[in-house]
Amino acid sequence: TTVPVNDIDIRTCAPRIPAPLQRHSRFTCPLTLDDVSAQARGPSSWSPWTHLPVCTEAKEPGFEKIEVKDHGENDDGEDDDDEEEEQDEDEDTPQTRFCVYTNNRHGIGGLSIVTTPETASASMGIWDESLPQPLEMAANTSLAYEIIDIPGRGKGVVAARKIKQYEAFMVDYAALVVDLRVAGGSVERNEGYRLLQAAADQVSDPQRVLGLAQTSTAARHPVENVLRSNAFHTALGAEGDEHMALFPDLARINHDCRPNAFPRFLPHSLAVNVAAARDIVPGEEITISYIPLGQTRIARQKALLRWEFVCKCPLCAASEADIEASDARLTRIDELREKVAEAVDHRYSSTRAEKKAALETIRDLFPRLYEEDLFTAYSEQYASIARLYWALGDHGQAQFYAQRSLDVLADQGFIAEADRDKVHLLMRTF
Ligand SMILES: C[S@@+](CC[C@H](N)C(=O)[O-])C[C@H]1O[C@@H](n2cnc3c(N)ncnc32)[C@H](O)[C@@H]1O
Repeated sequence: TTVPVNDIDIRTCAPRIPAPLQRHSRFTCPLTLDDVSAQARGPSSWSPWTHLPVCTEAKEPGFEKIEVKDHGENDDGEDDDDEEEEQDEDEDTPQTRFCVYTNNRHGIGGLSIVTTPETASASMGIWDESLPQPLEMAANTSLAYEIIDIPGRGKGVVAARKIKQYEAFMVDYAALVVDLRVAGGSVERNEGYRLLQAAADQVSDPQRVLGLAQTSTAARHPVENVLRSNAFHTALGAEGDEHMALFPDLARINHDCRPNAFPRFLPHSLAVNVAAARDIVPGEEITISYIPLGQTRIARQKALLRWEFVCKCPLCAASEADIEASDARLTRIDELREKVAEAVDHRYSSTRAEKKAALETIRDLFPRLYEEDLFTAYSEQYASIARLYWALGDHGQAQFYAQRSLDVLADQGFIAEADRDKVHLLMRTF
């Protein structure tokens, strides 16, 4: 049967190839689908979704928003209030619809995305097999960990065998992805809950979502509570709209201000893998940081407030003297990093002596970073050394440290193995 297709301009569209057969990233002209058009076109048009979309009209631009975890690998210590202000601006977008899109075979127990039709169609890249596949990126994950009860913290994840530094030992797929505006007041509250409930009910294993911790006192609906207690921020769609992404296994990992693991998000596949920040021994609890690393106690407590728990990690439970010593080190690290950043910014107007002094500052900084386990800062500091040497005219040393910077990123899994050799690309920015 043919149905009128009003919402796309077929003259500019590439052929619709079944998602698994597409070799190249996304549909060039995505087909937007909502409950009305999906019903009109019939189930064959729903692909890759396995359910008829469930939709609702957005109301006036929203008010309060749910606050969720930032990706913890960012250690710049910046407060993310700015981020939320930015989101306020794009809430002035015209009237829109939000729908639930489910593929109950995606990942481990199925996936529901609650978002606009445009974002849903722009997210087809998650079925693109030419992109790195999460499971290929972490072999032998099944034996690495187990989820058990941890006294005082609900459930948690412990190592079932030795895990080597930087080994990716867990792969997880988003089970629920929700546009922040849905949970934040852009749709009628009860309509929002109806969508969230449908999103959870439609995945093949709803318990993977509904069985997660619900620790938020502000939430009024179980799915909202699960999201508030466990979700991460992620950008989705052509506009990079903020969404909450829920990864059910990752969600079982407790927070530690000096974690032994860190997540690496693969936004294209709505997947994540978790790698060890250092060697982990069997039986050891696996932890990640819910907040940017390297903050002093007061800043950490402030950033953790939104999860409504008092952190009992070893650093927070240490003696007053130890905490003060750690705070002093972290403050000093911040000062030194700032000094280096400034010297790098001014490297083409500063004197040779000033550049050499900056290299000394980095030499002073490195052991402190090691001491505080600020592993996400290493590559940045190697790149700073490289830039300073380049400005000093020592291109050999510049290339050596630029390569180290890339090696660290590749070892930590933040760039693809194939990009380890692309030092010339980094040096073009010098
Ligand atoms: C994302 S969940 C982690 C898994 C959770 N423990 C469970 O049972 O599913 C976050 C919740 O775990 C608990 N939690 C995580 N890290 C903690 C910590 N360092 N100290 C105390 N409670 C923590 C808090 O209740 C927090 O709201």
